[in-house]
Amino acid sequence: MSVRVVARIRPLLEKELDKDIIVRPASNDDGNTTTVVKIPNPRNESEEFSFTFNSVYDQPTTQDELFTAEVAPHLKSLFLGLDVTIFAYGVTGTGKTHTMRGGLKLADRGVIPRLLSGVFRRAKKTMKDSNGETSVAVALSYYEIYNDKVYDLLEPVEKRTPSGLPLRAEANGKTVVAGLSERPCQDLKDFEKLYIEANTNRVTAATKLNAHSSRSHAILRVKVMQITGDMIRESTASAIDLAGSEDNRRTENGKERLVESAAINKSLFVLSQCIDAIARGERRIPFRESKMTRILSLGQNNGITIMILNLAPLRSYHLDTLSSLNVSSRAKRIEVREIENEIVYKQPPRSTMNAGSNIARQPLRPLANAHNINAGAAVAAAAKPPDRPVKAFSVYTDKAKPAPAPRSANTAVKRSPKPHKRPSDSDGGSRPSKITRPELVRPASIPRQLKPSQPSQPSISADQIEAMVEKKVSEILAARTQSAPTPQELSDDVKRRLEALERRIDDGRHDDTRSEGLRFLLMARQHKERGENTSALKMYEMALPYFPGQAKLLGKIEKLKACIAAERGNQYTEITESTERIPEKKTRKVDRSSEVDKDVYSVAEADDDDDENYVAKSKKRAKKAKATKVVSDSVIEEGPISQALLDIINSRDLSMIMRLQGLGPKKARDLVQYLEVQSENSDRIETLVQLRTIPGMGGRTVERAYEGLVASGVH
Ligand SMILES: Nc1ncnc2c1ncn2[C@@H]1O[C@H](COP(=O)(O)OP(=O)(O)OP(=O)(O)O)[C@@H](O)[C@H]1O
Repeated sequence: MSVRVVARIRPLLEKELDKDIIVRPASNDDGNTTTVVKIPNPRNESEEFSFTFNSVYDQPTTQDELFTAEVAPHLKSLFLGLDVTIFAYGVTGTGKTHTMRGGLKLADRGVIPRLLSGVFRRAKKTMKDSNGETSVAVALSYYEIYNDKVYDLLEPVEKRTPSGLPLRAEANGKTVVAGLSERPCQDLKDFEKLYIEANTNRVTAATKLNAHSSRSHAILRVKVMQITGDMIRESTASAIDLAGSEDNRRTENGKERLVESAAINKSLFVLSQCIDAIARGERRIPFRESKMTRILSLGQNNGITIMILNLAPLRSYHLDTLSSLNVSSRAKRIEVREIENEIVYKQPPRSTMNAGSNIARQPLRPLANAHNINAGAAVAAAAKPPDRPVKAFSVYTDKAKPAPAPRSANTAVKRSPKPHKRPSDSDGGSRPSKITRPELVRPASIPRQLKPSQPSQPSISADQIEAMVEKKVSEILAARTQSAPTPQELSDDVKRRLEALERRIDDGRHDDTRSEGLRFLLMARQHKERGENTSALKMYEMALPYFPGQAKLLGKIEKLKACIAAERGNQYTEITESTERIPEKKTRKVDRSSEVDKDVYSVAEADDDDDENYVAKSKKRAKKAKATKVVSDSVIEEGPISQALLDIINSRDLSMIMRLQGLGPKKARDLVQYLEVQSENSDRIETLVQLRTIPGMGGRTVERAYEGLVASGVH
């Protein structure tokens, strides 16, 4: 099935006049449905352009009408295991946020709250239809892409790192945000609380065109997990409110806004290039040139994709409207495979996540078995003993549930009596969650985890062990409170190093894989500096696949494990799982809590320079690879030939640009289109360096164009 593209024309706002309306809906040929948008040719108003979409919604369309027609029908598919993506696209001020988020009044609620409402209603129905055999858990993540950096909107702003969260391609082809938090969401009230809080974190700044303009792309992911016995059917609905493109000459943006605007315009330009490339059936789609396009993965992701093109009906938007009509009408040609997600089997969370990490997910950990993944806290919360159904959605549960009847034959998922069960699965009780994790192992759980060899101390009762553990825990906590460094206490030296590391990551942006690894190292370092050793360990482990076998990194991981074990005290070291076993020589017996902390911090400080060492090594390798390029770049000089080249580029004359060596019609067209869209800061490209930063105009292209001019005798 193709991407479904629908257009929505917003009503006039205060001070906007009827006489300025130039965008109108029209019926298709048979006159039955409205599928066409008409707009005059800006060069010759007597002529009209027509753009055909799957559906067109005119000014009076209500939020309810749009949702019922375009989104509600896909809820069923979502529960059948298909991913659903809905995104709003359009110029700033055309109604994207209104469509996706909407207003506070019931009738004004947009696609997102209505989607959640529909999900919870359907979840309730699914549970009811299966007589309680199937439970449904919903989890949310919400993030924004601001200036091409990804920030978690469910985390406080203070937790952000300047470089944002890295992206990572998973084995199933999906692109995920590494380290993104995920919150279980029980009902609509829960959702509203999370959503309102998160939206206050969203970067919104007023522009002249639109007083509440969104300056970032916002992505809400609603994960739906249907759990029947050991089987989990997982699917995701993504609702995306893209930032709007804008002409900075019209908005009179200040410097900071211009940078934002350039980032927004660039990502939207890359999106339009991706759409073009897919529509033309090209092999190379430039997804990787912006984070937004990587995440959206238009035409790469399976499931159902709906693009809502928001339009303002006014003359003042004429050229912008034409441009977005052009892009979106081509998006209709993108094919999306309607493939359901595979069913997965539950397995207990890894014990490494059990000790107080505040990292909700660990996306870099390679899956031991593609069919056996841990589906997170929401699953743990929903994985209830069969005889005690949990009330998952209180908002809709108005009556007491009848006792669950035997499994009905119409349950969608197949279930063998005890398929692939692990010993630890069998208790059916609530498991430690990957998401909201207690800071310390609960004392009561310690005796249960002791190894069978422990009975060598039969004289100690369970109560005594519990008391000892409790005492130890409070001693460690007290000592940590006194000595743990706070983020404010970071020394200038450490800050300087962190900044240097960040700069190196940015330098490495041409090698995405490496810079993702470096980002994990940076995050690890930041966590470590804050004394959050478990989180730091997680991050180092996530960095490992990018630096396989790196001795220093492995050593650092081992050291941190030893620190964490020491923090938890002797008993904890004894019960560490075999996969995590700390080498004998590093397992120290610690008698007094004050010494525990001393150990922790002396180890943490001892390896301060390590990150920089392997960053340096990786950089050396990258430098070597780039050596040839640097040599050839140096041939180009800023001078009369460069000036001639820049004059041709700045002329925006397609026929001249096309004649440049190495460009050709497609590159030339993309370049001119880019220059038209990107006419902020200045109308001219002033230097070759600036020219090289334009998407599609890498160093080699510029070099060839330059060489062409040299060969043709330009001086
Ligand atoms: N269908 C509609 N009905 C009523 N008002 C609308 C409608 N669509 C948009 N508006 C109003 O138009 C203004 C701009 O809308 P909105 O902020 O949603 O635009 P946007 O495309 O998200 O802009 P930006 O990209 O700058 O965030 C708002 O005041 C909004 O309330």
